[in-house]
Amino acid sequence: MTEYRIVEIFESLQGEGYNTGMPAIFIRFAGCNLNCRWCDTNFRRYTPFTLQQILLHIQRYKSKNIIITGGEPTFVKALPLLLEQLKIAGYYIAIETNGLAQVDEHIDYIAMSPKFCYQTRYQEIKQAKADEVRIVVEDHPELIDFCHYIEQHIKAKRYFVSPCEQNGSFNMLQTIELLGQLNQKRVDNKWLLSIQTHKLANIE
Ligand SMILES: C[S@@+](CC[C@H](N)C(=O)[O-])C[C@H]1O[C@@H](n2cnc3c(N)ncnc32)[C@H](O)[C@@H]1O
Ligand SMILES: Nc1nc2[nH]cc(C(=O)O)c2c(=O)[nH]1
Ligand code: SF4
Ligand SMILES: [Mg+2]
Repeated sequence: MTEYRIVEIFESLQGEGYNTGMPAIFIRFAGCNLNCRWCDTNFRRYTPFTLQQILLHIQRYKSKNIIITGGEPTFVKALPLLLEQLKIAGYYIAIETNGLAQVDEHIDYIAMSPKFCYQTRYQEIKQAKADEVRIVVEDHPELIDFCHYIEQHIKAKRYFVSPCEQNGSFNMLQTIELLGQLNQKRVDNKWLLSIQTHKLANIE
């Protein structure tokens, strides 16, 4: 029987990006193809779940929105099987991904967070379209070039920069400065700010 490696399943509000405030059930899968130095998630520990156990477990929550995350959920082999069942059960499905693999067609909303720290790999991004892109603000003079590269290569409705949180602090000044540079001499307001509001609100 297919085993899903689940870090945690919980109900909260989407804390980031355009859908901030949306009630959702988070399904967090173990494992990742990257290892971002500042990653806020322990994706190595997990509990095995069957498909039926996941479906049963999420029934306890009120929300009909699901956020599939991880780790890197696009690398979960049996994900299509689960997504199919979630769709049959009537859930709206969003995903959080780094974009290195293509996202399944059952997904309703794609939040992609391509990673500058893996400079050698960002040309390998396989998912060329997203509903939103969120770039974490890393301390590097070429980050702005990366943002421009992503804007040119990934077609998205919205582009966000997101301060990097480390030990409870966000690099806000750096983020605001980058935003200013990205939007300089433009009237389309292409680049917006996303803060991890769940951390500010002290919720999951
Ligand atoms: C833990 S990741 C999981 C999904 C996927 N692997 C990804 O990176 O998009 C979920 C989101 O949290 C962001 N994130 C992780 N650690 C962070 C940190 N320390 N500060 C700001 N955002 C962070 C990621 O960039 C991504 O948008
Ligand atoms: N509230 C809340 N919103 C989130 N949006 C994306 C998250 C993630 O870790 O993927 C996340 C998370 O961990 N908590
Ligand atoms: S890709 Fe996502 S889950 Fe993986 S290490 Fe980076 S932030 Fe963490
Ligand atoms: Mg998180």
